Amino acid sequence: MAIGRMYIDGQWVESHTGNTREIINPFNQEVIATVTEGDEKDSQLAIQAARKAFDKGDWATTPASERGAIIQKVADFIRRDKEELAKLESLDTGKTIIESYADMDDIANVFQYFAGLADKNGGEVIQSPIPDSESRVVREPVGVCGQISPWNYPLLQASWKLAPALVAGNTLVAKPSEITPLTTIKVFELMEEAGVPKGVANLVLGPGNTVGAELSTSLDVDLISFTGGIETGKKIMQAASVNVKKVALELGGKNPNIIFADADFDTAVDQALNAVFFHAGQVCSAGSRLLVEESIHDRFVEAVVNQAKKIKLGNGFEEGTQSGPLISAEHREKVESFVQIGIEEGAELVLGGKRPEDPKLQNGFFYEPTIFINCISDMRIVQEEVFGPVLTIEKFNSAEEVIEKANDTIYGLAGAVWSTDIEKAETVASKLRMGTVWINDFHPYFPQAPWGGFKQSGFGRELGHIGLEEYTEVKHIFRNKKPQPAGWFV
Ligand SMILES: NC(=O)c1ccc[n+]([C@@H]2O[C@H](COP(=O)([O-])OP(=O)(O)OC[C@H]3O[C@@H](n4cnc5c(N)ncnc54)[C@H](O)[C@@H]3O)[C@@H](O)[C@H]2O)c1
Ligand SMILES: C[N+](C)(C)CC=O
Repeated sequence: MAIGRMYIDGQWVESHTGNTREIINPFNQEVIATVTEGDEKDSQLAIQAARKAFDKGDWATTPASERGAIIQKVADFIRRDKEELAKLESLDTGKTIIESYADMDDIANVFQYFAGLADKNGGEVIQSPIPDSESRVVREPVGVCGQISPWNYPLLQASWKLAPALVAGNTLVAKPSEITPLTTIKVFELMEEAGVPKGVANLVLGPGNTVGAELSTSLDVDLISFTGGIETGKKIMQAASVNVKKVALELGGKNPNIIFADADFDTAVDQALNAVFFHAGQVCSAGSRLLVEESIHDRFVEAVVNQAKKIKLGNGFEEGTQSGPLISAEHREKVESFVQIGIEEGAELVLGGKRPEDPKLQNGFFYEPTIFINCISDMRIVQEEVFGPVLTIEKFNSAEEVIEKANDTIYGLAGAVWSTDIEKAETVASKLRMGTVWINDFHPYFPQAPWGGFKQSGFGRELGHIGLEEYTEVKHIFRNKKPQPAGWFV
């Protein structure tokens, strides 16, 4: 089996130590690949390559339309190699192959969207108040970007960073999660094939506390974009202060899903399941906190529990599988410890709360869909991100009450409101302190709309034209057409 390598300064290389890591399929714990394992020194080499390419290379001054054309090729190659990429993603994460196909479509669309935006920002001429002068605002690349991504949507989250950084003329060093690097390695091959110049896009592999930490502490990195957990985000923000680098943080969520009594009942039940149990709940925007109006609460809970009992766990490559395993043994233990906390806090466990007994699932990191009722807002199981298939359910009696409850969280990533009274739904949506609010839906995201959090879910935005602007510096150029002495010091 060939070793997955890093891509530094246009070369596929192994780490300077020669260390490697085995990549495991979470469905059956089989080794699916071996990759090189870097450390700080490998990160430094990649940063130096990106620094040199930015300071001495042509990428930043290449016409934006040419950069866009290269990124469009990456989109085309992702579509061409979709099957291989999707298979790798499912092997690496355990997610169903249907989800991976959808992810690859989304990823190709992301590269295509930013390719199309590449040459659309021609700057702005502003009305100067000073006679005989010209005032222009232009956008320039930030410089060297460090990009750190998580394991739950490995290539999707990386693509939200790679595509805008490159079309804006930056150089970069990307670090995927050490446990799910395979599709990112493959996309670096596609970027090489598309003609991204040597040194512009670099890939390092290895753990966060060495390879990743070097990206946030290096004086040669100008921007760090991070997607991952809140505690890691705090460390990165602190480390980034060494050279006041620009920081973008896409962190976790504990996302309220609000069901009013006048919602379309069956659709809201179906979508409540999708909101929380999709990808075994390992979604930053999972609707893991369900708030149901009291008058329909008992009927709604009964319907959700009955449907959740039928969720088919299994091999993501088998037809009919609706959900795969959790990512690792360690992560499953974390989910189990949260369920224990919920029980100790007095939440009532009405479904799951254990590993499945099916003999076919014993080698995977599976956990049953789990539901708690009689939850109250200040329980840890309601407040903290479990990142697994665990739903908490609370009751409410008025729009005011549910707005207060939904906002009573340190997070602010996403939320949803279900009601046929659109005025009421819009009022609630306008009061929720979250980066994305869905009305009568859950989960949609697409390249045209920005994504990001309020409060401790982070700051900065990915996707949309704002997602491109994050990778630019704004410069004002003022030109005096008739220079005169100032006459101040005569
Ligand atoms: N807001 C979003 O859009 C979004 C999207 C996906 C995932 N997430 C969040 O990601 C989390 C799950 O991902 P995870 O478990 O991989 O997160 P994590 O924070 O453990 O790791 C994320 C990445 O950071 C690296 N890392 C770890 N320690 C580091 C350090 N000290 N310095 C630099 N890098 C370091 C890891 O190696 C990995 O590549 C959840 O909280 C989820 O909500 C958020
Ligand atoms: C941002 N999203 C929803 C694609 C993945 C979050 O984990």
